[in-house]
Parts: sequence; C-alpha cells; structure tokens
Amino acid sequence: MRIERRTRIQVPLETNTEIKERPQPPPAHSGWQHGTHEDHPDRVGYKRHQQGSEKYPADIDLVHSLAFWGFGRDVKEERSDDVEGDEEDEDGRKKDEEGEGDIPVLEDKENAEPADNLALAEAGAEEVELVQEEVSDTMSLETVRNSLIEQEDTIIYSLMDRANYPLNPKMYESSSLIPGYDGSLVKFMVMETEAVHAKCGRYENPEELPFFPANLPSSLVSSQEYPKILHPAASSININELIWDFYFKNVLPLIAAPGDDGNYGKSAASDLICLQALSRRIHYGKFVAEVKFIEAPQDYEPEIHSQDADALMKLLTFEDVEEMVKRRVEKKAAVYGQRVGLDDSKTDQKPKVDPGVVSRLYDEWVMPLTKKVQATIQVGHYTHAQSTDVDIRTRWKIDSPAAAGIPVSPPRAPHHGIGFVPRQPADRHHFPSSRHHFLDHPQAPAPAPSDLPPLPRPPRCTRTIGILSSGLDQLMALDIKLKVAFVGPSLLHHAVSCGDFDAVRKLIKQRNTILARLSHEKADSILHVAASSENPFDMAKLLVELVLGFRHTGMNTSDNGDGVDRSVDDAACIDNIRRSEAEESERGEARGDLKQLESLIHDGTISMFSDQYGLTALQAANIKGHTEVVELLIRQGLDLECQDKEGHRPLHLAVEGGSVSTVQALIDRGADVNAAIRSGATPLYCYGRGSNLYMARVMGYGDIARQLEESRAAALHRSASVSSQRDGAASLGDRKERKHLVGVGGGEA
Ligand SMILES: C=C(O[C@@H]1C=C(C(=O)O)C=C[C@H]1O)C(=O)O
Repeated sequence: MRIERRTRIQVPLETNTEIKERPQPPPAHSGWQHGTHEDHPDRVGYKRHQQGSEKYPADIDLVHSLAFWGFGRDVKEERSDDVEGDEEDEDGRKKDEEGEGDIPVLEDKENAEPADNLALAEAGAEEVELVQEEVSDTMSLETVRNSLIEQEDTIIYSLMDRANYPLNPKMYESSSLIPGYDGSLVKFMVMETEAVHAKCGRYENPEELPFFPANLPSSLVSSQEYPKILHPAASSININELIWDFYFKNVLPLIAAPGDDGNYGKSAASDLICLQALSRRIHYGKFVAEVKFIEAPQDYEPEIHSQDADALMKLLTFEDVEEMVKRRVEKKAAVYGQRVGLDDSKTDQKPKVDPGVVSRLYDEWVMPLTKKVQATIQVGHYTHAQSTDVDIRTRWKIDSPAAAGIPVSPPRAPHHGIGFVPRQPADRHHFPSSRHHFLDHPQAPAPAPSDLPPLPRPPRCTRTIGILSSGLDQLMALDIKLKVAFVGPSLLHHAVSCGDFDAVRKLIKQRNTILARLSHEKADSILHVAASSENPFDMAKLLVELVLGFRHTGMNTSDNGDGVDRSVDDAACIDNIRRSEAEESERGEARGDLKQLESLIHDGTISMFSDQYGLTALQAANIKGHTEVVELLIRQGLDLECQDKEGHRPLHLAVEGGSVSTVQALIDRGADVNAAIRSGATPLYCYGRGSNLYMARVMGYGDIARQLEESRAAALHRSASVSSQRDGAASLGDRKERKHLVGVGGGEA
C-alpha cells in the first residue's frame, strides 16, 4: 500500500483538469454545472488507483487535489443556492442535473443527513489523505534545497573528473579536430549527445535543459508525465549559453592544468558531464522560485507587480544559506578529492580540485545564476500576473466531477497558464500547501464581462483560492472541473460524528481493512468522536461489534500483515466505551456502560470471539487491567480459565498487565494461581535455564507477586484442612479449591 501511495506522488497534477471556456454564456442562474460521476474520465483513473495500478494515471490536478484533500469534506451547499430548476427528490434533496441526485453531497456536521452519509459510504474512496501529505512533502523549500545539496556531489565529482586531464585547448577551437565540421570538438560532443538524449526523452523532464535546443529531435519514447509544477513559461527559461561561457572561460582554467595530452574524447565527455550538472543545478532555481513564491506569495507579489528586480533579488537571497553552501562545497571538495590509499602517508596529497575554487565557483557563478533564474521567472513571467482572490463553491460529491464557474483574467497566450493558490490558512490541512498549479488553458473567445454569471453569495462552505494569470485583457469565466473523493478513515470519522449508523456499518463492511489500518491515534479519535455523537454508547458499541465481528470472521486479521497484536484494540474499544460512559456520567447522564457491555455479551458478540492468537475479550481486558470489565465478563460467564494458543489464562495476562486489582478480582473469583502455560510458567513462576523465577517479579510487579504468594499460601492452608477432613464429610469443596489442590503439586515441581 505504501508503495502505491508513493507511486502516487509522481502523478502529474493537472493533466486532466479542464478549464473550459464557456462555449456560450452560462445560464444566468448559475455559476456552475454538475456532471455525473460515471461520465468523468477521472473516474476510471481513480478506480485504477484503487486497484493499485503501478503507473498511476494522470488524473489528478490541483483542483482535484483541492477537492481530494477535503475541500468538500465539511462543505454543504446552502439549499437556497441550488441550481434553479433542479428537481427535489422525495427527501427534499435537490437532484443533480445529470446525476439524478444519486451521488451524495457531503454535508457538514450540523446538517448531515444520514441518507447522504450512507451514500457517501457507498462511494467512499481511500488513500487520498496520505497522498496529500506526500504530495505536499514533495515540494517545499526544504526538499528543493535538499536536492541542491545532493547535486553538489555530482558537480564536485564531475569537476574532479575533468581535473584528471589537462586543458586540451584544441578541443575548444573551431574546425580543428573534426574534418568538415566547423565547430569545436566539445560542441560536437555536446550537440550529438543531446540529440541522442532528446530522442530518449531526456528533455521532456523539466529539470533537464539542452545547450543546443535548436533542431533537437523529438523524443521517440512514450514519455512519462512529469508533474507540471512550474509555470508553463518556465520552460522557456534556458540560460545554458551563460553557463557555457562561464564554464569554459572561468571555471575550466581553474580546474584543468595547462597542457595537451591528446585525450580529447575523454576530456570532452567530462566537460559535457560538468556542463549538464551545472545546468541542472542552476535551472533548479525555477523550482526554488516556485516554492518561495508559494510559501509566501504575499511577500513576492508586490515586488512582482512593481517589477522591482532589486527588491525581488533581496527577497530571493538568503545570505546565511549561501554562506553555508559555500562552506559545505569547499569541505566536500576537500574530502571527496582525497586520494585514499591503504598507506596513510599518501593521503595528504592535494585534493583533485582546489576546494577554494569550488567555493568560488558557487559564490561567483552558480548561486548568482540560480538566483537569476529565480528572478527571471518571478519578474519576466509574472510581469503581468494578475492575482485575484475568488470564492468558489459547488456541490461536492464523492468521486465525481463537479464544476465551478470562475471569472478570471484570460492569459495572453495559450501557453500561458493560470494558477490556483490556496488562500485560507485554515485550509492548510486540506490544501496541498506548498504548491500552486498552472493549468494549460485553451484560447477562448471571452464573453463580455456583462455576460458573466454573478458570483453567488458566498455561503459558509466557500473556499477561496487565489488565481494568478499572466496577462489581462478582459474578464472571462472558466469552468473548472473538480473531483471530490474522500478517504475511508475520514469518511468513517464523518459518519461516526454524524451518528450515522448505517453508513458506519456499510463503510466498515465494504472496507474491512479500514479499522485495522487506523493508527491508534486515529482509532482513538474516532472513538472520541463516537463518544461525543448523539448516541455515544450505541455508536461505540457498534464500532466494537464491527471490529470484533470482522476479527471473528477472520476478515481482518491475516491480511493486515503488520505483526501488530490487535487484540489490545478490543480492550481499547471496551476501554473507550467506559471512557465515553464516564464522560457521560460527568455530564449527569449516567448510563451504566457496563450494562451496555452486558448487552454486547448477551448478543454473543464478545464471548464468541477469539482472535488469531486465541485471545478472548476477557484476556484482552486483563492485559489492559480493566478490572470492572473483567468482573463483568466473569459474571457473564466467560470462562475464567480460557486459554490462548500458548496456554495463557486470564490470570497470566492480568499478571502481565500489572494491575493489582485485576489480579485480585481473578483470584477472588477462584482463578487457578498455579495454572501453567505451555512453557511451564505459572502466574508465580517462570521455569527456564535451570532457575525458578517469579513471573510477577520478573515483570517487576512486587505487589502482585506478594498477592499471588498469599493466595497460594491460603490455598495450601485450605488444602491442608481439606485433607484433614478427607475422611470426614468427604466434601470435595468447590471447584476452585480442587483446582488449587491439583495446582500446588504441579506449580512447585
Ligand atoms: C537557492 C536558494 O536561493 C538563493 C540561492 C542560493 C543557491 O543558489 O544556493 C542560496 C540561497 C539563496 O540566496 C535558496 O534559498 O536555497
């Protein structure tokens, strides 16, 4: 599953987003339209993802992402804003124009209707929340800087390789080495290599830029979709000419010794590697610019608009970071450049490349050029950027397209883009926070501004996104398509909080791994939500039933594969029932949680269950030290001496759990203090390696050890009096005394 999610990060984020021009002015009554969930191409893609396809289809765009990330999670469109002409179904719910209302609208908590949640449960999707985390992880200033750090190694090693050869000046002279070719050998090497690499798709990758882009052959390889993180205009930024110049004029003479060894092919190949590494690093400034802008658009926008290049450069510059970079590359060059031999005396030779030169290379060229790339993007390509905050809202439906009409400024040229920036800090958890996306936009005849649909009054579910567009001539409206999906656990959370029993049941039934895959924190939080729902106990009880039911039928144990002993969850559930009850009591609405537990037992749910380790609820409660629950379970007739696969009885587990009162409860009820598990250990004694150890003492529970000793002594005492009466009334005593009698001999073997 994890791998699947990681694959998911590679998803191009906007391929399928449709920003459509309006073919005709939109109906005056509405700013949006809805489609069915069947007809949307994304649906196919989404399904494929659910099935775990290796290459995740390119179906997620930012806007989808917004929706995915819970954009609609607590969204409810106000009825009054519904599209005119929508019919109402029997429940008074508006039917979707095309979808016949079959796809649910996710209601917010206060307004949730169980029927909707049920449908949500039917349509629920999973995986998404985690994707969000990872998607936002992929692009941040930190991750971009980490990449720059890694690239330092490539640069330093390639420079070191070039330093193995002398300058070989002939390589750089035109028409000198290749008959009939009027360029230099190095140029020939670079051009020819780039042609081959282009055919293989290298320059489809936005990180790679050719030195000779003119007439490059197209890729023959069916290309991978790269996330379109960058402004489309970023692809036109290529400062390789500058890099070429400074490399040959300034850098090469500092790293290669004068002279000519005739080793042209190898040294030209080495130049190529240096150039490519420097180019990739410097053009990585594009990504730096994106993330810097995204992380603080409010800082950059004024400078972008006023085109104040100096101010922008200042903003883009982090002197302390630059200082660190210089020191680090210098150190790396010193360390990597050592000649390592077995003979220590030979290691103090000069590094292959002067570390000072590497530091200077970064200081004078690499970093300034990286910043140049950053500034070029920001100034040059956002020159006419318009930033508008727009409220969008729609009916959010699971796994289905929805659309919103958004008035934006049209881009000047088709290749210019429109970006969406999440604006509301409160939505940080829902939006991928560290990126905005530019969406390719087909040129469109824009309707006259007066034709624009009025933006409906923003209801409370409205989210605001910032829209950036390069170029502004006139306003136009765009329909954007959105897709809404929800994660299983979130949906469960939602259904639980709404007190929607049917939806909860359905969700867990459909996705029986949901609960198993919940982290303890999430499970806890769901139980907490249950505790504060309208029928807290019933909801908690339902969850327990479902968990136990699935475990019992074995649906939820083996495929989990994480080696986690889930038995404790059951006790945790019971514990939570108790907690929710305690909270209720505090509010003066005492309900008697144990009573409820009793009803569970009467239903047979608990008593019939034992997990893959043979643990029953009684044993689970013992491990957790839930004395009251233990007492109740015993009262209800659960077997006091039930054994798991290793022979652990409730008392063994109570000792392990370390609760004095639970141990006492079992002893009082007559649990056998001498019962041995398979390995021979009793609650008191562990047998092993020739010595007898106190199991309770081994566990560090002195009190419990004493307790057991006393109980054992009492049992011995009773047994003595029983034997003295053997010829008397010949009463066998109660069952528990007999057990003690039998146990004593075995226990002290
Ligand atoms: C790359 C960044 O932008 C600028 C350029 C730097 C570089 O090229 O290494 C370092 C710090 C910044 O002044 C950054 O902030 O990390």
